[in-house]
Amino acid sequence: MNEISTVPHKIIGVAVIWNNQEQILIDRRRPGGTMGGLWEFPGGKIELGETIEECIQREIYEELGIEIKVGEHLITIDHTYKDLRVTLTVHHCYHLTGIPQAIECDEIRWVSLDELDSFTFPEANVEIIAALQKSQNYTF
Ligand SMILES: Nc1nc2c([nH]c(=O)n2[C@H]2C[C@H](O)[C@@H](COP(=O)(O)OP(=O)(O)OP(=O)(O)O)O2)c(=O)[nH]1
Ligand SMILES: [Mg+2]
Repeated sequence: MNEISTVPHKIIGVAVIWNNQEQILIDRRRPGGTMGGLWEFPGGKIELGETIEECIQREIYEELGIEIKVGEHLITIDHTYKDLRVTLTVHHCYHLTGIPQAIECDEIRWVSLDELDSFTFPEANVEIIAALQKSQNYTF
């Protein structure tokens, strides 16, 4: 076949949210759906007219009910799964107010950088986690 194959492409803003105990917030995707049951960094699709920073702030409020400060860009990953392409733009973020609630996911946890290795993430996250572990002493 010489047809150009196209898969849906999602542009996603992703947050690595730090608290004051050097922990990061991760959430478990709901079972059943795309990548169901896997852990991820919270985030979601950019809307028309929005910057990535605005997208991240909005998604985090919608998904977890908390206010964050969006900080430095960490990494952008372009990854193609079997029938989905994602561009994940990841920023360091800082937890400001509110207790995170599992509004759109199955479960949430605060974990240390070292603990990240014991959770199963989607394939595209391998590079994000490597970048994070290299950037160790991030300070706001
Ligand atoms: N939020 C987030 N998404 C990730 C990560 N790693 C990764 O591959 N993804 C993928 C999974 C999803 O296909 C996509 C995020 O899109 P989404 O959360 O807005 O959409 P969704 O799959 O829940 O589905 P829908 O809203 O379209 O119904 O990016 C990650 O660390 N965080
Ligand atoms: Mg999402």
